[in-house]
Amino acid sequence: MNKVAVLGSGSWGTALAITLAKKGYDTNIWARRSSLAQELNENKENKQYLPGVVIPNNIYSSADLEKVIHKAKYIVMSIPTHGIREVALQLKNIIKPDSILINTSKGIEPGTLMLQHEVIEEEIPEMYERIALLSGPSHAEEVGKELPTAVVVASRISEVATEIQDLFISPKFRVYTNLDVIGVEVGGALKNVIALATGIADGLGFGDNTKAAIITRGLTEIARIGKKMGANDLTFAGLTGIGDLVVTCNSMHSRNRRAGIAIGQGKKLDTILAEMGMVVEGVRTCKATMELSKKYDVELPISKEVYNVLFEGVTPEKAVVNLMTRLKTHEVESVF
Ligand SMILES: NC(=O)c1ccc[n+]([C@@H]2O[C@H](COP(=O)([O-])OP(=O)(O)OC[C@H]3O[C@@H](n4cnc5c(N)ncnc54)[C@H](O)[C@@H]3O)[C@@H](O)[C@H]2O)c1
Ligand SMILES: O=P(O)(O)OC[C@H](O)CO
Repeated sequence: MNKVAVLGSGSWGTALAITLAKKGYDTNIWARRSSLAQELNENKENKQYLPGVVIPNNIYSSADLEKVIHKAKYIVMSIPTHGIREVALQLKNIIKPDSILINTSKGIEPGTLMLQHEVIEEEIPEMYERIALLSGPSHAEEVGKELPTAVVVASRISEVATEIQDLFISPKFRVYTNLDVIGVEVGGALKNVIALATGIADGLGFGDNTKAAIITRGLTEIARIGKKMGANDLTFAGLTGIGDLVVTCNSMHSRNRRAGIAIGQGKKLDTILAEMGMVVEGVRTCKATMELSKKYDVELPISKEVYNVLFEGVTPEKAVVNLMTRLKTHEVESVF
């Protein structure tokens, strides 16, 4: 059986490593801190990032990247977006040409406005045809408990998508394939900004009507910009579009939603991020989303108000007024 390496020992890397190990794959986890690697090996639990889930015996963790990927046919990247380029650079000279890289992070690089697969391709061009993405509505806490979950594997190369579908699929973890790598990544990244918005609404004490409005109009925004970026509209009606939007905007597992709730309740962003101790991808991606909005000349009103609240000192209350008093308009566009 092929070996697997999972890079990133946070909640998602740990949950995916456990999923693969339970399928029988010997799995190595790369942790940046050797103290965390040691803890996973000795305690068989990731207390900080995925408490309460037992790490099987066929998982080994190390802070030595070369050792972790040695003999691994599949390399799963579960690193926060801001670390992907740096880790891809480290992989460049040690990765084996027949391996497949599976990125699982959700975000857009501010400045370059690149999607994660584009960042990886730029740093390791020889991997162009051997990159896949895994995305969809999937909280680590629930995957760790083997609650039924459905996700999508995307790759430009159909055979690669099918191979990675086979790698992950199980009766508890259903995997679909999709060739639309742009749509899958845009949906996964931008839903975090909309989840911040629904969190803010919850923190302000609003109700289910508000949430339904933000999710629905948020999906329109995601599809609008995604289409300009080259995505297939129909991807946004799938698991990595509406599916991930629904779970992230509703679940108390979501760090983005929880951060939004705290903002709506009047807490400061810096304090929230410091207390969270885990990545809140929507904060950085919100900046990138505003840059994308300008680049493609596309209106993204909800994302813009989230940006204004996070970075421009606009109060959540004023952001709501701004959204609710925009010029009246038609609902239906030709995005679907
Ligand atoms: N947690 C989930 O349920 C979930 C589900 C699907 C996708 N994701 C995505 O997976 C990615 C990772 O999220 P997570 O939930 O595991 O995060 P996390 O905050 O739980 O853990 C992040 C891990 O990455 C490490 N790290 C931080 N900066 C790094 C860097 N520059 N280089 C290397 N390692 C670094 C941290 O030390 C930590 O071990 C994110 O893009 C997230 O959106 C998360
Ligand atoms: O906890 P969040 O908000 O980063 O969301 C985690 C996953 O992306 C949900 O699918």
